[in-house]
Amino acid sequence: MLTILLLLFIVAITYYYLKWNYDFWQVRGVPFEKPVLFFGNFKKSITRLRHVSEDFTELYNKYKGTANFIGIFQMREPRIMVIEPKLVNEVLIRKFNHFSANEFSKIFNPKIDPLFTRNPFLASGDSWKEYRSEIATAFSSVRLRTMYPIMESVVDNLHSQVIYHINQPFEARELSLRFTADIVSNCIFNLNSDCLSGCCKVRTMSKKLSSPPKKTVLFMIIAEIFPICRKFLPMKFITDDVEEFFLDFFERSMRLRKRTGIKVDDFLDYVISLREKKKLSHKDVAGHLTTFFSDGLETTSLLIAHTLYELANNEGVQCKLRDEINRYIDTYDEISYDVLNEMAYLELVIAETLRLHPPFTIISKECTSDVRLEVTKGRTVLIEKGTNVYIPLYQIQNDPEYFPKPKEFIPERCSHHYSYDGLYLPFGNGTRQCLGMKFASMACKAAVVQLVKNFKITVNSRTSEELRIDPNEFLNIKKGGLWLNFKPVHMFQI
Ligand code: HEM
Repeated sequence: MLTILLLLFIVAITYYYLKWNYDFWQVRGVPFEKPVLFFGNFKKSITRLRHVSEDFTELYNKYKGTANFIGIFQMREPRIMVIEPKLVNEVLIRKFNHFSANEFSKIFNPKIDPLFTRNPFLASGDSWKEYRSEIATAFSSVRLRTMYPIMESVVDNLHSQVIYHINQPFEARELSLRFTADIVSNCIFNLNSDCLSGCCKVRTMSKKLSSPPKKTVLFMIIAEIFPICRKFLPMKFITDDVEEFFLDFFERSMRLRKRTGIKVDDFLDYVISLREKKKLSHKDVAGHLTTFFSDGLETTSLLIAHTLYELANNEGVQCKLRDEINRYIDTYDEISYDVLNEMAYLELVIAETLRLHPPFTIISKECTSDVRLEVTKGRTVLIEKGTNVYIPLYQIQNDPEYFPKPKEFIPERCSHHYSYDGLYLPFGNGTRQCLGMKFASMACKAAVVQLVKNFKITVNSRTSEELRIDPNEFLNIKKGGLWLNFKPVHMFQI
């Protein structure tokens, strides 16, 4: 009897605990979406019935025009979702001091995950400033230029691989992932990972880097409901084998650099000198390099895959881009780093791909000090420290009010600077904007130029006609894949 009473008591306490702040936004007079017990407003994505961006789309469409932002619930936690673009730059730029942290920074523990948490994306406060400034210097134009010849050799290998398997369709993301893994290994670590031509351990390990083990996911859900658990049950995000792999990868690249005695002004050289200057530990330096795999691999390969898919789907755009490439080759004989950056139509094609298919569908920021935000005309509400703010970039970039016929691929429209109005955010905006955007764009341009120059690309029938984002993925990864055919261009020339 006592046990039953105790159980009933626990159930009742849990029920009230899960429910007690569901009136949070009502009390503050903020329009909000009624939550469902335990799941909040994300039942369908938490149960994997659809991708989280579809939950956001439903909320965005329902509340657009009613308020600048609305209140939502992530399980039992009250959060806000920005609706009006004018509030986007308010959060990311003008009131940045109040929103300087990323939501993830409170989830990970640098003592337990030293390799993973050197990443500025996961850091906040002074650590974020330090890590960001350490890594930002590495992306100078001089270093990108130094990397370009190495990138060119990987691009040649990409071409050879497509030729080698020309009679079969390629899944664009898989091909791009292998390409990007080789780009990062060669350009950043100075090691060849042979992903394009063979077994790709780097790709397997990088996948593990961005998808935590099941018990960690469970812990993250529990910590979402009972935040106190973060203090008492610290959880490692990356498994020991992944950590060892990347440490070993870094050590091999250091040994090779020492043995050859080569002096190159590249990223590896930069972090080695940084280690000496700041007396950083081995793991600190390896952590910076691992950031390229955790932040850069999936995102960059998605950009390449979606660009190839849109070119395959829009023959006119593909022909126009091929004409531009051929014009530059006729003028300069080869596509150098500078020529690549001069190609205006290529730039627009990539920008339009990022509008239609941003790899991240939302940006989240944490409120770091109390601030008032205007919820409806003339009425402000206090947003308390610790509240998370979601910016639905996918929804804004696909809103017909801002981008007429949003599902159509129209590169020309990207000649306008939408980011000034908070309408274009594939790399974020403001002080925490993506650090790798130039690197990603360079890798994408180099791959696309090589493939479009040599192949006519079409969509293979294995690609689903209605593209949906895979609910099991965090990033914008299409369910079933993007299958493409490549045929040598000379076959079509008479
Ligand atoms: C197409 C490829 C990429 C896309 C779409 C992308 C997108 C983003 C986005 C949306 C953010 C968050 C911005 C914010 O919170 O306001 C971000 C941050 C970041 N990205 Fe990227 N990224 C890409 C490639 C890369 C690459 C290649 C690297 C290389 C290391 C990289 C490193 C970072 C870092 C370090 C941050 C954190 C910046 C900070 O918090 O200070 N990204 N990226």
